[in-house]
Amino acid sequence: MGKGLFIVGTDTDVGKTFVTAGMTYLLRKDSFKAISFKPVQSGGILKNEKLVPTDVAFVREIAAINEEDVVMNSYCLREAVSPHIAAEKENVKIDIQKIIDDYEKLKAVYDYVLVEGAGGVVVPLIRDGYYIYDLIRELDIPAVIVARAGVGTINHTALTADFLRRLGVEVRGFIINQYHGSYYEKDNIEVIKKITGLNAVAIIHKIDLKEEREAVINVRETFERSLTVEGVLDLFD
Ligand SMILES: Nc1ncnc2c1ncn2[C@@H]1O[C@H](COP(=O)(O)OP(=O)(O)OP(=O)(O)O)[C@@H](O)[C@H]1O
Ligand SMILES: C[C@H](N)[C@H](N)CCCCCC(=O)O
Ligand SMILES: [Mg+2]
Repeated sequence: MGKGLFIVGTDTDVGKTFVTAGMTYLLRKDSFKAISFKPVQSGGILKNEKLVPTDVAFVREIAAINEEDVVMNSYCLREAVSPHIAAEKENVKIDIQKIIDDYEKLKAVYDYVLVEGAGGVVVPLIRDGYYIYDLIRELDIPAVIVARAGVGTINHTALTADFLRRLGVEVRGFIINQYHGSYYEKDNIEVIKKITGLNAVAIIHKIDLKEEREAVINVRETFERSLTVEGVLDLFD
């Protein structure tokens, strides 16, 4: 049976997918059996009348995942809003048991499963009923926090770490993303370490993704420079 790791964001758009893709790439490059799982995607894109989970598509491209029959997403919703309301609008009933079953199937085949949330940790999957943090607890896996580098990140990261710990989730560290190297970004990292007692697992620079042809190479090289495969393996149970 494989091991899991939950990729938690301090917010939406912080770079959970980016980091999931980079870490999955590093593991697979060294021949580890790794896969990502996005339980609920809101903001899927219509392609040939089919809804495509864009986060899964990004990870597949960066990590060169060619397996066709693997289920890496349980629910894909059209609206780019909180999953609970996207599901309500689109008349989709989110069945948590299906998510758990999909995860277990991945764990039966792969040694490392990277699970990406949606937005931050207190995001409802079901109105008044079930949140991202409930899923982390139910899967019973450790978490790593992906945080922005810039202004605002101290508060978001400290709150996320504290919230998870109070729920009994083991937080293995934080990853700073979209780093430019400014004096206050450097200081943010030190302050977060001090407040939370967590390790800065990696610092990922903001890179240029405009050149589509080179984007994949740029993402891969960034992770090769920023994180070792041993560093990724250490995050799992
Ligand atoms: N280090 C980086 N350099 C350049 N672009 C980045 C970097 N990290 C993320 N991005 C870009 O920022 C945007 C948001 O990142 P991403 O999609 O990974 O966020 P997310 O946390 O997964 O959001 P969601 O909550 O929607 O799943 C994307 O367009 C992504 O390509
Ligand atoms: C649409 C977006 N990119 C994510 N998929 C969902 C983010 C939900 C955030 C909800 C909230 O915290 O208010
Ligand atoms: Mg994402």
